[in-house]
Amino acid sequence: MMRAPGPKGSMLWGSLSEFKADSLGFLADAVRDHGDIVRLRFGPITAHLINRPEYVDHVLSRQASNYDKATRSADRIAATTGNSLLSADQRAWSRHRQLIQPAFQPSCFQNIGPVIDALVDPMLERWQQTKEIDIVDEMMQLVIAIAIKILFSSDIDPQKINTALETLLADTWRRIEAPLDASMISPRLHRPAFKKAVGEIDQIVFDLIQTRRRCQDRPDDVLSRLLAAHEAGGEIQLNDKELRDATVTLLLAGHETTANALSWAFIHASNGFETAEPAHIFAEAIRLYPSIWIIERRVIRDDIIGGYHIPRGSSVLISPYLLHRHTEFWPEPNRFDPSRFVDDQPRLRDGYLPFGLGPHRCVGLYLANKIAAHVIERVYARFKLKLLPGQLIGTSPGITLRHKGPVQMKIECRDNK
Ligand code: HEM
Repeated sequence: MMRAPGPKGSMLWGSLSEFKADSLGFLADAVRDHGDIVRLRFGPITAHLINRPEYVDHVLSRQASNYDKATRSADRIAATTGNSLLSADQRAWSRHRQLIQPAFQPSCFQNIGPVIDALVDPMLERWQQTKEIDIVDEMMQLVIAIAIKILFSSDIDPQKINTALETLLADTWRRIEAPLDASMISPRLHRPAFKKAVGEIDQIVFDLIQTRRRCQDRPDDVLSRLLAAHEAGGEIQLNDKELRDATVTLLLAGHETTANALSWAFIHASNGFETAEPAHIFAEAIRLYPSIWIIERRVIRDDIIGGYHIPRGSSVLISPYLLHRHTEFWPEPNRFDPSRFVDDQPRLRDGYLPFGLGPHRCVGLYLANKIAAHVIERVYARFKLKLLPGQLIGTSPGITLRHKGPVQMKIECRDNK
């Protein structure tokens, strides 16, 4: 069987240091130099980067049972989320998915407009009093506040959760990139900042769960829906630890992804696209900057993709970031243009995959789109935003596709025009 082409890398670590130095640049060079299926080596791990819709469909959907999530990254994420939807444990995943999916049906979020407004409006009032904002920070603060309301109907200080989540995500990415991770030997070897952040999140979330269990008149939110599903038939199916894992997973998976995507949307749409349909602005932002820029699977049994051998035990990497800029599917792929989405909604066959595919497709897809379109509409109804000149706008890929540092934007009231 043929071996896919790929960069040689160093004897010991393969391409690990190039990947760490510039992940997106390295992967883009790999497909440019070797084609749409590239064999890579990161230390002891062999991985195939696949960059065509039909290959992606094969791995994530048609042959999904041959590709699981028992990967290094899932192991490291589990230190924060336990055994829930992002976990490698198939049994735990399936139980959680059955439970969580119904709590994320579009009908559950029909009336969240006023919930979002109650948080967006004070932000816009504050903007009215200022000339400049850091859009990245603003969106982080806003989306965590929205997430806390939608998940828990709670008034806890969003800043407290935000800071802890940032520490958890940064530490997890550091451990994913590191060749060796001492905390996989014993959880006691985690860094103190990580342990402290987990402790803070635990305290908040366990508190919320226990209070809610005792509550007679439960508000209409995700936590209540999860509890109702557990308690159906009078039998509680998930204990507090499992519920904690489910809610922390949702916070982790939903917060930074949506916040970063929104800031990318404002950064680019403010260049003359403010009047485009908010849903199209957001769709184009997550084409150019898909929050989950890389998806990993482990190969269970030997396979063949594109005529190349994919050995069992190796990894497969899919990068929505690369696929969304594939010249065969996207004319002028690096240009921001929401009108690409005016007609039919592109799908995987058109090279579009921001929310994944198959059994692990994003549960928060509808919610993320709804929040984002609503926020974009409210902001542009009152303000024009302009990027302050002289800033270097770059990507900083971690667990999500972040910005390199703050991004300052100038605020202009529409009323004053
Ligand atoms: C712009 C925003 C978002 C993007 C781009 C995004 C993207 C994705 C992608 C690509 C996956 C699939 C990962 C894989 O196959 O390994 C995924 C999974 C997931 N997403 Fe999202 N997501 C977003 C927002 C949200 C929100 C708001 C929530 C919930 C509050 C959420 C919860 C999840 C969960 C729990 C999973 C794991 C599903 C599973 O493995 O069964 N996401 N997301």
